Amino acid sequence: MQHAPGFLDIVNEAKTRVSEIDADTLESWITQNKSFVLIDVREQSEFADGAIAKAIHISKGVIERDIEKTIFDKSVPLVLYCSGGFRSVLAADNIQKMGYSAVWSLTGGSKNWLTTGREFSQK
Ligand SMILES: O=S(=O)([O-])[S-]
Repeated sequence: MQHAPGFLDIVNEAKTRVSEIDADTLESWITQNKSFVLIDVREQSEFADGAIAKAIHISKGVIERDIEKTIFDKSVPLVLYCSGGFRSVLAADNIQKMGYSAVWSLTGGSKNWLTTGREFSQK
């Protein structure tokens, strides 16, 4: 989907503050059992159709409201993903402003995860 220019403007502005992680690196973190929390920020209906294994779901719409009830330690590494890697950048930017200090957004999101030969687990 081609995103609207105003949306892309705020995503690109947020990207100046947000670190991104590529699918190869995320896969190696999963394989190595690295300690981090993977958060799917898509809508509940998208998550229900399948998600990256071990991901928890906190949608972008409620992440600022709910994350402190789920992730108490703000130094825990967090990897956020959405469908295309845009919404997750905005969510990552906001939770960094709340004090989370080790946050990444998955480049290209779940679409890139799938098109590069990786799979979802069913939720
Ligand atoms: O397309 S998107 O899920 O990155 S907003």
